Amino acid sequence: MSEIKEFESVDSALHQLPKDDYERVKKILYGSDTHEISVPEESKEMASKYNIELISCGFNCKEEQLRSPKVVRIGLFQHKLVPFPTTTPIQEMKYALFKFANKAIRIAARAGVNIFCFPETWNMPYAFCTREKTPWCEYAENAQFGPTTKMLQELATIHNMVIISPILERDEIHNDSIWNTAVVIDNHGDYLGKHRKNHIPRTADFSEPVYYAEGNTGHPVFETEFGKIAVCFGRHHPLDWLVFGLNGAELVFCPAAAGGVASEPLWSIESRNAAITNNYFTCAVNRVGTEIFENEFSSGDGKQPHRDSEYFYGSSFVTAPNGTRSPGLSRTKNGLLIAEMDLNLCRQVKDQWGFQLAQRLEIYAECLSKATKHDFVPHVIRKACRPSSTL
Ligand SMILES: NC(=O)NCCC(=O)O
Repeated sequence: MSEIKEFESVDSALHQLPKDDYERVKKILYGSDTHEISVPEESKEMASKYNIELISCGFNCKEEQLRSPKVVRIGLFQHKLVPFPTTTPIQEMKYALFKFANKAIRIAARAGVNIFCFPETWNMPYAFCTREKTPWCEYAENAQFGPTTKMLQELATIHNMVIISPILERDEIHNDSIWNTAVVIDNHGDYLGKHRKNHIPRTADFSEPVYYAEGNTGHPVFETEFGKIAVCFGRHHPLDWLVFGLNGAELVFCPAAAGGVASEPLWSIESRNAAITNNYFTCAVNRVGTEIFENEFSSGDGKQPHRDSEYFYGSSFVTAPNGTRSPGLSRTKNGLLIAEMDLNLCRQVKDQWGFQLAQRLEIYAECLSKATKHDFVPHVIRKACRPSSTL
């Protein structure tokens, strides 16, 4: 199959504007100024050698009189599965992806990254479109003791880095159940915990309910040496984002396998809106490319069965609590986005905007508890019918 030439990125298109226009458009679309951060030549050289796009961005924050800055660097790694065909034996596929991940983590480590995050189910094909169980269920592994966690624990220790690893989890103790799970490893290589995806998509080629159920791990925030972090898979669900904020998250990572024309226009909005409304940083990280499967499958859209997945459009990016966003990685390439932020900005924005004062959680709690009942009556006001005697 000949590869379709994909559009590179919104950022590369913006860069073609005349300089003055570019600056104005960028300010309106992307928010206040960001600054350049230093990234060592060694990281740049390694990135170019391994064909990994490397971009970086620093978010501005005022110095405070009483609190020291809480500066942290994060790394978002987006990658394609190719050149490994989806038919590659499982061990071989994982080993190849481990090797590539190792390179990206080394580049990030040289650039001083403290927290590193992969996309959703990063160590396997996004095969849920096929609805086949074999061999995909065999990719699932124990969150705490599986080979992926073990491999990353070593890297986390070597590089003093927190690593977020979203994988397909097998819970052998509880009925061999499968989950879509993010594992959090701290910078000493210890397993800190896991979070299971709360909202499982039921659309187009995202047939995840065939494999696993909605997560049962709540909305944990992980306290790390580099800040309070959380993982939110529920990009389309503002309440999922909200609860991580209520639990005190400063940085919320959103690992995704997001693809297709219906999904892409939402991508730059959802996590950005969550950062604004919940006053934390959001870090959205997506896989890249098309994945081709051995057998044809249908998408339930009346079109012919096919073997190719939706196009995963990459475009990983970070948003600050004031709505300012970083440039995005490309739609087409492996990439590493390095962003530096001072977590003090979260409270500064709360003080400035006061959204939390105006949040009115109590009215929503009441409304939500009513809306979850089977006999809920929607509050709709209709024009009253005139009594027949007045006609
Ligand atoms: N992986 C996943 O949940 N995808 C949802 C559909 C999308 O937004 O691309």
